[in-house]
Amino acid sequence: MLNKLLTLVLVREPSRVLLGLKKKGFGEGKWNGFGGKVEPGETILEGAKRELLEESGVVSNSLEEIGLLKFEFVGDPQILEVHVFTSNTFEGEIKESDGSTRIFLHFAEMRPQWFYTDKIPLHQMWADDKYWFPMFLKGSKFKGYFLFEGHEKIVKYQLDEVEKLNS
Ligand SMILES: Nc1nc2c([nH]c(=O)n2[C@H]2C[C@H](O)[C@@H](COP(=O)(O)OP(=O)(O)OP(=O)(O)O)O2)c(=O)[nH]1
Repeated sequence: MLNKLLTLVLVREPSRVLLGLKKKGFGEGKWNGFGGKVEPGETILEGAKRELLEESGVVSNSLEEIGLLKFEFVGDPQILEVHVFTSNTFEGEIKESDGSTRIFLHFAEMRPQWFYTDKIPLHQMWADDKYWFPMFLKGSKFKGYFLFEGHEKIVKYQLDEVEKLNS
């Protein structure tokens, strides 16, 4: 079976990272970067750019691929392959939750918010994030594999900092 291709985009400033609260679907209730499935006919980079725009309202022309994470769930043969990107520039306005956008945000899939790098809400994120987020924050590239039992428990994992992502 082919891996299912997904993207994840982490927009950052020197001391802050933009995350969104996933309001429905896979990963509901968790803070995460922006991303989703790569659609037929688009490249992984195009998929990352599209999902970033759809979920946060901003365009980035400087996405850099920094991580490759593979996930397996006990009892499910499908491997998820998440391509992680970062960007330190963007154009457009973030759909943040202020009064004027409250009605729109009620229907949106993600609610974007900036987090200081020393206040990342890891307890409300996917369990693997606490392992690789520090690598991302210090500017390293990484490759990992995580075996989950359910959506909260990691039963096995491997994670390496790498010089290059030759995926
Ligand atoms: N930080 C983090 N992100 C993850 C993990 N696993 C995982 O799929 N993701 C990301 C990759 C994608 O950005 C997102 C899952 O994509 P999705 O299923 O919501 O895709 P989508 O928006 O196209 O789907 P849909 O709900 O519209 O059908 O979650 C994980 O363990 N940690």
